Amino acid sequence: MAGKIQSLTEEERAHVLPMLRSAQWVEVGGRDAIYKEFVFKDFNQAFGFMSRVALRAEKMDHHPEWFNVYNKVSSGSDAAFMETSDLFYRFKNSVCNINHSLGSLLSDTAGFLHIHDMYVQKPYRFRFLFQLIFSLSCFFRRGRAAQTLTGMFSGTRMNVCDVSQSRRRFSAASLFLQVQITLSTHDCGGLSQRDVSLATFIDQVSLM
Ligand SMILES: C[C@H](O)[C@H](O)[C@H]1CNC2=NC(N)=NC(=O)C2=N1
Repeated sequence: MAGKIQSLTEEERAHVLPMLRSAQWVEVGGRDAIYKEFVFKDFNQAFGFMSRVALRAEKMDHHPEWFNVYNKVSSGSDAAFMETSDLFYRFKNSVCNINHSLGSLLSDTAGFLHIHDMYVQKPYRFRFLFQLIFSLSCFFRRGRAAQTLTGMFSGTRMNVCDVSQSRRRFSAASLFLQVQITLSTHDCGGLSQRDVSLATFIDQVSLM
């Protein structure tokens, strides 16, 4: 069995951290880890990226902390983020539901029938719509207005207040189609050379 994994030494840190920072990796507050967000055009790209990283991670026996709902991945440790992700997931589903139920009523020429495809493939068309809805949802922290607003789109129950109560600011656009990754080595309780290697690999495949 391989020896215990060593944390980066001070000299190694002084060498690799500036490199990682210049590649937009940031140090996580409160723990010895690095974090980076990636934005992809669509689900296929995000998932292709994740697959490539997953294969390498398994080979290295070194696994990123990430969390994925449909078309985005985040570090799973952030409960508030997960609530937000969940909200997005349900919002996406409810848009699909509307699309689906209107599908039998409306003619295909309306362009409305493809709202789901547009959501996935042309996310920026909806960027402002999402921002508007979620900004308003946050604004009406506890009120029924937020539920009514999102309920308009909803075939499912959407508990906007859960997210509002987390008292976190969030932006729909900034979460959309992202892959968010945290790297740290649990076995040594901090950053090791493995994180540096995996970060380098991740940066390479994110450009493919
Ligand atoms: C037993 C197994 O080798 C260890 O748990 C590996 C698996 N993957 C890992 N991944 C990460 N990120 N840190 C670790 O310390 C780690 N350890």
